[in-house]
Amino acid sequence: MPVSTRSQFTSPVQNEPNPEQRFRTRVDREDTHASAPLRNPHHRLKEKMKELTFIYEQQKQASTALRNSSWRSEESRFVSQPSSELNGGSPKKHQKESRAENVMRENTMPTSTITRTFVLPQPPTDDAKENFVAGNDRIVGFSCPRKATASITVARKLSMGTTVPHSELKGSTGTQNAQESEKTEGSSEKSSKIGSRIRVFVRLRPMSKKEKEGVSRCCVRIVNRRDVYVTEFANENDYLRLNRLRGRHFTFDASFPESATQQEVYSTTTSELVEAVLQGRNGSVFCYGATGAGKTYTMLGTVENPGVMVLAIKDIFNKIRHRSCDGNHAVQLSYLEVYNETVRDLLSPGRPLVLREDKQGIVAAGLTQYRAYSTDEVMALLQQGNQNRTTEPTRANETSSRSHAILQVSVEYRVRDAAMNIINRVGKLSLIDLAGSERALATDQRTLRSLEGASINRSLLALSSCINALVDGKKHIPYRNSKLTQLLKDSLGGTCNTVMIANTSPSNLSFGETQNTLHWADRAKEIRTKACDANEDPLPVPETETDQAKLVLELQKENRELRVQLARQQQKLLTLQAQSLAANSSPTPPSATSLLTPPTSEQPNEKRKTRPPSFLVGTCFTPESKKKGAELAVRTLQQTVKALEAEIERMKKDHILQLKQKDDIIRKLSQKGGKKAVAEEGVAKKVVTRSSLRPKKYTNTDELKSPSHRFRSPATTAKKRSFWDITTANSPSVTTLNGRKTRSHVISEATAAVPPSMLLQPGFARQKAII
Ligand SMILES: Nc1ncnc2c1ncn2[C@@H]1O[C@H](COP(=O)(O)OP(=O)(O)OP(=O)(O)O)[C@@H](O)[C@H]1O
Repeated sequence: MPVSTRSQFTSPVQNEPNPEQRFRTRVDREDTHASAPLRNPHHRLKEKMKELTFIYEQQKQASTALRNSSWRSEESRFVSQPSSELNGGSPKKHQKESRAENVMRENTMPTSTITRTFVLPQPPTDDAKENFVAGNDRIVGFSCPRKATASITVARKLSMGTTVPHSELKGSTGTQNAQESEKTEGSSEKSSKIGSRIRVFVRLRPMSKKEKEGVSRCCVRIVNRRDVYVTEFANENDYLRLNRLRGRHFTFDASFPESATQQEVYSTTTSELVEAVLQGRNGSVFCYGATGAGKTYTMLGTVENPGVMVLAIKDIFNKIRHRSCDGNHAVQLSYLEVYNETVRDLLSPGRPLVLREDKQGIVAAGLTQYRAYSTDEVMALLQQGNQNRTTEPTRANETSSRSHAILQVSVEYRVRDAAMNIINRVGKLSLIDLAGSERALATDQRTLRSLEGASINRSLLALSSCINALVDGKKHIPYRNSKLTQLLKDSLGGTCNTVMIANTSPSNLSFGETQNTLHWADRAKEIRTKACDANEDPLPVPETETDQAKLVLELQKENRELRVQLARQQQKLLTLQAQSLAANSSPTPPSATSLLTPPTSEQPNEKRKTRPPSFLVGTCFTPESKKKGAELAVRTLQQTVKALEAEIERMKKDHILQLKQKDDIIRKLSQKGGKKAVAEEGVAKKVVTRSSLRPKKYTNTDELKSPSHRFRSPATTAKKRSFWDITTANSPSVTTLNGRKTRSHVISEATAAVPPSMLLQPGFARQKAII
């Protein structure tokens, strides 16, 4: 996968200094060389960089001044030295300060005292926060006075149209603007016909404990809640890479620092989509990023900090409640996962689902659609689905999702239009938690985990191919390369409002992954989805008013009844499923520590587990009653198993005792003199043994014909004891000397003395043959 080349980093070398500056630079350089002949070999380079940076800044200021030549004297000073004069400080002082602020420090190794610095495109100061102008998704400049730019601050808006008020990009104020934007629904509907760009957001997670312990450094910086600066740290002695060091700068619709709350992320990224879904438009939100970057946290969250999925569902039900109580809304829910290129229903697991393309787009045939009536119900279903989702601990993430999960909520609404026709509107919201891209070494090698990892990477590669093809405007988009891209077809290139949340780790240990994630997020910004019209279908209209009224009443009544029935059925089903889950689970549930221990030596053919991660189960949305029921079932099972084990033990002991007794009898018999003795005692009945059945040459000879004969029992040579001798009456029929089948090789008297075999006990008894 190509590494980003779309960096906003502008090399100062491109800007040629004027002759005067060139002269000054040369003199300065000579001075520097003369005064410090024994400095670090890279010192010159540093000096040169500083000079060039200085020249670059001067050039920039000069060109800005030229462009705004109409602004004479006072105004031109505003342009070239924006905030210094506004703040009342001296221009020189400000220049120094702003340079110091805007220089990103590099190569500051923990042990090194040498610091290498280079200048990145200047992140704006607080004063200039609002002075960014988005033009072709690039920063054009920030040096104009705030008032002048406020009026031309125009960015795109997703679901309701193609523009977003700029202030939305600044955290919580965005929510207010989103609400304001609802008022401009009419105009936005018009613009939604043109199609909209995928909106891309970046979320930085806090440094994990492991990363802190690993002495990693923060390599991502978010400025203005929009711009993302990534810095690569390299060893000062790494001469090969030193010249290739780059800082990268990306601009997104909004970027969330570590401190951003779940609510903030939700209201900026998804709340608008929910509104659009209620108007019959489709929306998709997907989290993308490396393993452990925080995708599942963003999508699902925890009990204390619920994520986008939970907040969106709550919002949908709240909005429906506020809009109408007429029961004309229907919310349906489906939840599936793509694991190793198979699609599985998470709400009723069974056989893999097949993807089919129909009028609605790509659908998973046979996927369960649950009708939900309340947030709690949806939470229970979500919890159930998460329990079935495949998650495993890896070295990179203790609760790593090994599959892509797609929760789809469809909202159907019947309304009357101006002509009093009944219109059926259906809007679908797809919430997608992708599995994380990962390096083989970052997880585990040659295990099921690495196979999963390979499958995940393959599907993400297919996703990036689709993104590339869409951005390049190709006719053929390779959606069919993976199940994931087939399912995302609508979200990427269909009639859908789409939001991508790119999750990144702040640690420099994940620099490569972060850069890759930001590169693809940057690419995705350029994708335009098709015009997103509301999915509306007119319903057949009854002829007269009274008919209409009757129909409405009937439908409402039926609706109420069905709701009650369904709620009851779902309640029952949930209880049953909880019980069966508990019964199927192991008698001794895995301890919390075992869940957190990464696997060390897994066999490739090991069975796939569907163990939920700690925050997906147990603590998350689990009703107490269900827990208790499950525990009780497990306890009962444990008791049954114990009782059965005791029974088996007792039977084993009995069996051994019987064997011993039989051994004694056989020994006594053999001591009496074998066949002769038996004949003397007048046993008329002929005893048939296995040895007697053998060809003669093997019977009355001491020659050892097989290794087994070398270990002859001291008991007898005349009669070799075999398994069938032991089980006496249960022996299979071996001969028909007198025309009748026999099951015993032992004389009848002896048989009488032998206690009944275990196999003769009820249930095992077979008919005893007498010779
Ligand atoms: N914004 C955040 N605030 C606090 N903790 C976070 C945040 N984001 C992620 N985490 C924590 O980081 C860890 C990894 O996050 P998460 O499991 O969501 O990663 P992921 O990207 O889904 O990984 P994978 O792709 O392997 O499933 C979790 O312990 C999670 O609680």
